[in-house]
Formats: sequence, C-alpha cells, structure tokens
Amino acid sequence: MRALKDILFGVSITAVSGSTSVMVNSICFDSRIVTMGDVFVAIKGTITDGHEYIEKAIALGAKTIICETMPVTIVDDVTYVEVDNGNKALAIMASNFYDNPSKNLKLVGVTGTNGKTTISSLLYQLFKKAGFKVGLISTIKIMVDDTEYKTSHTTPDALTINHHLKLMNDVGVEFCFMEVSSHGIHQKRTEGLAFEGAIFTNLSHDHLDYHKTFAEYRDTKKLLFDNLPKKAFVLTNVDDKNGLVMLQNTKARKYTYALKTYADYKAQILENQFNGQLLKIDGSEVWSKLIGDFNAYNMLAIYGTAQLLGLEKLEILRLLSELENVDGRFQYFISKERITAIVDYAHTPDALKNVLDTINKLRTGNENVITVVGCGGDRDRSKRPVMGHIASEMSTTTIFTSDNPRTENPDEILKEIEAGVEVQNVRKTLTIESREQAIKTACQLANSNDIILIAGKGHETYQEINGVRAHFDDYEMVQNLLKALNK
Ligand SMILES: CC(=O)N[C@H]1[C@@H](OP(=O)(O)OP(=O)(O)OC[C@H]2O[C@@H](n3ccc(=O)[nH]c3=O)[C@H](O)[C@@H]2O)O[C@H](CO)[C@@H](O)[C@@H]1O[C@H](C)C(=O)N[C@@H](C)C(=O)N[C@H](CCC(=O)O)C(=O)O
Ligand SMILES: Nc1ncnc2c1ncn2[C@@H]1O[C@H](COP(=O)(O)OP(=O)(O)OP(=O)(O)O)[C@@H](O)[C@H]1O
Repeated sequence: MRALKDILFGVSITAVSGSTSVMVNSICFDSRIVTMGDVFVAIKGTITDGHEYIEKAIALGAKTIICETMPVTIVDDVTYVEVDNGNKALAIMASNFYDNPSKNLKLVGVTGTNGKTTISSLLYQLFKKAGFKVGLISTIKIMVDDTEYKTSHTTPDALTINHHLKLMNDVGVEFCFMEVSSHGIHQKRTEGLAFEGAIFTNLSHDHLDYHKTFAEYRDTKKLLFDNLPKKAFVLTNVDDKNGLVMLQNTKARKYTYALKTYADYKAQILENQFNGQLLKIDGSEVWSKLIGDFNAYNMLAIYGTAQLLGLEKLEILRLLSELENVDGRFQYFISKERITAIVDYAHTPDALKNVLDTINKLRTGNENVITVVGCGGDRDRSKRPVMGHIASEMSTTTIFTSDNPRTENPDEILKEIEAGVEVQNVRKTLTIESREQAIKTACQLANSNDIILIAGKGHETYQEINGVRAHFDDYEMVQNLLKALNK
C-alpha cells in the first residue's frame, strides 16, 4: 500500500478534487482489469480514449482517477487528479510506486531501427559471463537475472517496466539492458527512468504507419538522448548519418563507434566466414561467432558499452568471442544435403538488404539463394514494395508469403510487395500465400549447397491472422520439411 500523494511525486498536476492522502493498492490504465481501491489512469490512446471508461473503472472499485480533463460528474468518495499528460503521469507514478527501481541499477537503453534485440541480448550475455547479476528487457523476453518472463512488446508499458526493474532490485541485479522503441518513447513508457547510458544503432525505413514521416520517427528516437542527464553516456553509430544528430542537444557524455569513419571505438572486418568473422576492435583481433557487417557494428557497440560501464578491455575482448547468436537472428543449420537454412528476423528493408548482402558475400560458387519473405499486416505499408524489390534483386529465387497478416487481406499485402519487383519472371519470383507451402516450395527447389533464407519472423512462434495466433515456427518448419524430403 502506498499513499497517493507519494506516488504523485514529480507528476505535473493541474487540478485536484478529493484527498491525496488515500492509500492505494495498485495502478491500472485499463478499465477492464480494475480492482477495488485501484488508481485508474485515463490515457488518450490511438484507438480509443481512456477518459470514456472512467465511470466503468469507478464501478469496478477505482478510488482515484488520473485524467487530463476533469469529468463533468464527480463521484463523492473518489479522488480526481488532473494532469497535463496521462502517459507521462503513468510512467512517473509507476516508478514511484515501485520505489524508483531504475535508480538502484545501471540501466542502459538501446534504440535504433535494427539491432536493438541483438545488442541488448548480447550485452546481457556478456555481463552474465563476466559474473554479474543482469537484467534484460527485450522483444524476445524479459530476464530478471536467470528468471525468464514472457513479454508482448519491445518496450513494455511503464508499469511492466518498473515492476520488472523492482524484481531485479530484489535479487541484486547490477546492470539492465533494455530496448527502447520509438513507440515506447512516444507513449512515454520510459519517462522518468534513470538511464546510465543509451546506444543508437541506426535509422532506416520503418514504422511510418505510426510516425507518419521519417523526420517525426527520427525526432522521437532523439528524445531518448535529449533527455539524458549529464552523468549518463551516449554511444552512437556515426557511420549512420543520424548518429551525429542523436548527439546534438544532449547533456550526456558523448561517445561514437564506426567501421568507416573517425570514432572513439573503431573496428575492421579482417575475415568473414559462415561460422564467424575475425574483427580488429580497438587495435586487437577478436573472433566473433556472429557474422555480417551489421554484427561487426553490434560487437563494437557492445565493446564500447562494456568499457563505458567499467569492464577491462582484455576481458571484454575475451567475452566477445564467446557470445552466441540471439534466437531468430541469423539462426542457421546445414542439412544432410548441405543446404544452408537461415532464419532471420529481418523485417525492415535495411535489415533484409544487410542479411542478403552478408549471404551473397559468403557465396563461394553458383549456390542459389532462395528467399522466403512477407510483410506484416496493419503495419507500415510503404515498406512492402521496397522489401519486394530488395528480395527479388538480391536472391536467385524469391517466394513472397504471409507474415502476420493480422486483420488485412493477405492477398492485398502480397500484391503491394509484388509491386516492387522489377523483372517479373516466374523462375525468379513466386507468390504462395501459405507460409508453410512457401517454405516447402523453397525446400523442394533447393539443391546441395543452396542457401534458403526465411526472413521476417525470426524467433516468433506464431502466425497472427485476424487476431488469432496459431503456432508457427520458421526454424522448426524448415528443419522438418528438409528432413521429410530427405535433403
Ligand atoms: C499503437 C500502439 O502502440 N498501441 C499501444 C497503446 O494502445 P492504444 O493507444 O491503441 O490504446 P487504446 O486501445 O486506444 O486505448 C486507450 C486507453 O484506453 C484504455 N481502455 C481501452 C478500452 C477499454 O475498454 N478500457 C480502457 O480503459 C486502454 O487500456 C488504454 O489505456 O498502448 C497500449 C498500452 O501500453 C499498448 O499495448 C499498445 O500496443 C499495441 C498492442 C501494439 O501492438 N503496439 C506496437 C505497435 C508497439 O508498441 N510496438 C513497439 C515497437 C516494435 C518494433 O520496434 O518493431 C513496441 O515497443 O513493442
Ligand atoms: N546493427 C544492425 N544493423 C542493421 N541490421 C541489423 C543490425 N543488427 C541486426 N540486424 C538485422 O535486423 C534484424 C533484426 O535485428 P534485431 O532484432 O536485433 O533488431 P531490433 O531493432 O530489435 O528490431 P525490433 O525492434 O523490430 O525487434 C536481424 O535479424 C538482422 O537481420
């Protein structure tokens, strides 16, 4: 139990009706799950407005309402607190409610279009190997040291974040690495968190359904850095043209990393093979099991961050070479007939281009590259033809298929992807709506030494159609199909 006035500390309040000395059980922002004595925070969402559910929340037992506009009807034994921004108030209250847990550990945020999951998961791995208790908040899972929790978002809502940070405090976690999405920043899910540092990976085409323009998307990401305190660090990739932009206007200590230009942390790729690459980082050679130029960037970001958090250079280099691939990120196996099947979460044009670039660089002869790819429904439509173009230009054969069509008509999505194909040729591009049939066809087409890339879903174990998630695992599927074909 907490006194309302304590959890309101730091919230920008514009009006109050009732007592703020009341004790509260828990905070809730969804009227459907309110329980007796809760504080209900009304949020203006993208689909509906939480203010419409205030009466329902009170009927279920809410004793405090946090709102941006006072309702016309005021109920006697209920306290109303008017705030300037519901999302912001929710985040600050969540932090206060859990005793500001981000202040009791070193929290590092990772943002950018691609690489967030990879970098935060590998930092988690590295600090665990270095002997620390570590936390992770990522798209794949939340880890409270060794305990795993399921998650539905890249950056969860503020209550979920602070609840898990509190669990981390309880078991003595010293470092936590978390992904910070642009949705998360825009909806102020990370407001009030005490970041020790923040990393910027890169910025490319994505989420233009939500942010409308690329400039708005970039400026939202930038807020993470703009709001950091002086003692925090910022580490940005300055090979990306937005790397320097992220450094402007921040009070934090500024550090850079790059492969191609001058930076505080530099790397070179010396050798690239299927099972790893040899890198020269900060003058020392290190073998990484993760391949591709994009992973050289990821390794460098991890190296810089580990140094900024106080680990010794030689220890970091040793641990870098031990890091294992993250689930669904260039996850591959070689079949009986020496067909290489790769499952990768590339679901943006840039990621798809990078992964196909890596594969093409590793080809030694006439191996065919067969790509299976689709684009999600109810999400950024403008990337569909771009991804269709990239896949068809960079693969021997491309099979377009469904990837979480959600509430959209899968055939319409596929038509938009196909619109990006320049050379229409049945040997080069095929469209097979069923993902299972598409993967099966890729397996049937593949001969010894060929490479199958199944892009877009990575670690996901479901296909979402009309709000229903049915089990679907690309890695499991391609393994079973190649085995069934005795390949
Ligand atoms: C577009 C978007 O980001 N939506 C998020 C947002 O929901 P919303 O604005 O749509 O909420 P809404 O349905 O309009 O409702 C507004 C308010 O009314 C409340 N309500 C609603 C109905 C009711 O009966 N009673 C009630 O109280 C809701 O609880 C909410 O507080 O706030 C919710 C609570 O935090 C999120 O769960 C929800 O994420 C949706 C499910 C989602 O899919 N988000 C994705 C796009 C997302 O956030 N992705 C990013 C990045 C991914 C990436 O980088 O690839 C992520 O961080 O995961
Ligand atoms: N540093 C990087 N630069 C460009 N592409 C990358 C980078 N790291 C990984 N990728 C590619 O992008 C895909 C997604 O990587 P990852 O999951 O780490 O990104 P993310 O930012 O977490 O994406 P999301 O927010 O959508 O979960 C990978 O499967 C890989 O193909």
